[in-house]
Amino acid sequence: MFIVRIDDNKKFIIVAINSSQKARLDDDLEYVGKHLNQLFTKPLGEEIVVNCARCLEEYSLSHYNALEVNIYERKLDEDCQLCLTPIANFQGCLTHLLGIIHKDNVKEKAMSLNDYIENEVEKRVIERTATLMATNAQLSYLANHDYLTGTYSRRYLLEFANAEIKRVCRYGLSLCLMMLDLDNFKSINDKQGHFVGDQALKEVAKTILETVRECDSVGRYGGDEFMVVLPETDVSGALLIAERLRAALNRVNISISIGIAELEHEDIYIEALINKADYLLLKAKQNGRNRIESIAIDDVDRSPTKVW
Ligand SMILES: Nc1nc2c(ncn2[C@@H]2O[C@H](COP(=O)(O)OP(=O)(O)OP(=O)(O)O)[C@@H](O)[C@H]2O)c(=O)[nH]1
Repeated sequence: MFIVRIDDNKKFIIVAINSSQKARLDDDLEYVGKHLNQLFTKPLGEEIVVNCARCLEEYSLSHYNALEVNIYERKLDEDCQLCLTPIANFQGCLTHLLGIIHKDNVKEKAMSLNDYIENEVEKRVIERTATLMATNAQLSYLANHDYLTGTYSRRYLLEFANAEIKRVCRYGLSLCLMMLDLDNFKSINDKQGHFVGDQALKEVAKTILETVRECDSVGRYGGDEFMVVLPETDVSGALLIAERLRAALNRVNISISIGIAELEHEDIYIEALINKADYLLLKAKQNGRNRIESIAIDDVDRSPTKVW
């Protein structure tokens, strides 16, 4: 704030200035006694003085309505506003001007409103992104897993197995595929109902997942048939796992048959290996069920169909 005296020659002389106004200006200069225009840079100072003088000439005191109406308002820069208010003496003569330069906090408010909106938008974007990611994760889980057993879906396991075949072939590693089917499952359904049948499928899935290694992949191939991909495992290793699995399921009165095929040079795609394992599974069923077949495919009397 500052106070300007209007002298007899209609000159505007600064008579008081407060510290915050001084700080805004140049502290070293003594403004008291100086002309109003010195408070501002040129040509702004001159412009303000000319306008004040014109206001004083054009309007009567009653028009200013004493202290309530500013005679002059001006935006000084982007966020500073100048207001000059007339001060009259007891006789009603204008003697002084009260000057107030204040920060235009509309801009600050606008800024904080912008910040608020930006924050809100950012928050919502983050929330939406998180929801979308969760939905995507859920959708891809549903697409890649069997709804009943939680094991991989057939489509996903086939894709994964093909990638695994390429990997083990490149590094000259072994891989076994296990096809596993519940024995006489139809009679469980028929005698005890589908709910009990579903529970049996879940139990089998759980037991397989508990028995195999983390790097092995388990999926429901369809109905009561499961497929297990055992990377970096030869037939003897796969047999150990299969036997452990059969024994574990027997303990809960579930009988299964298993066919195990080992990846051979000509098996470029998983389908070739599935045919071999399926054929061996069929052999296990024919040979009395609740057993494992894993003999080399060349030793059996029927060659599986090759899918290229
Ligand atoms: N509860 C239940 N049953 C299913 C599901 N999917 C398929 N099945 C049943 O599983 C049975 C499969 O029977 P099959 O594989 O043909 O024969 P099986 O009785 O297991 O006899 P073998 O395989 O020869 O030992 C059929 O009765 C199907 O209806 C399922 O999601 N839940």
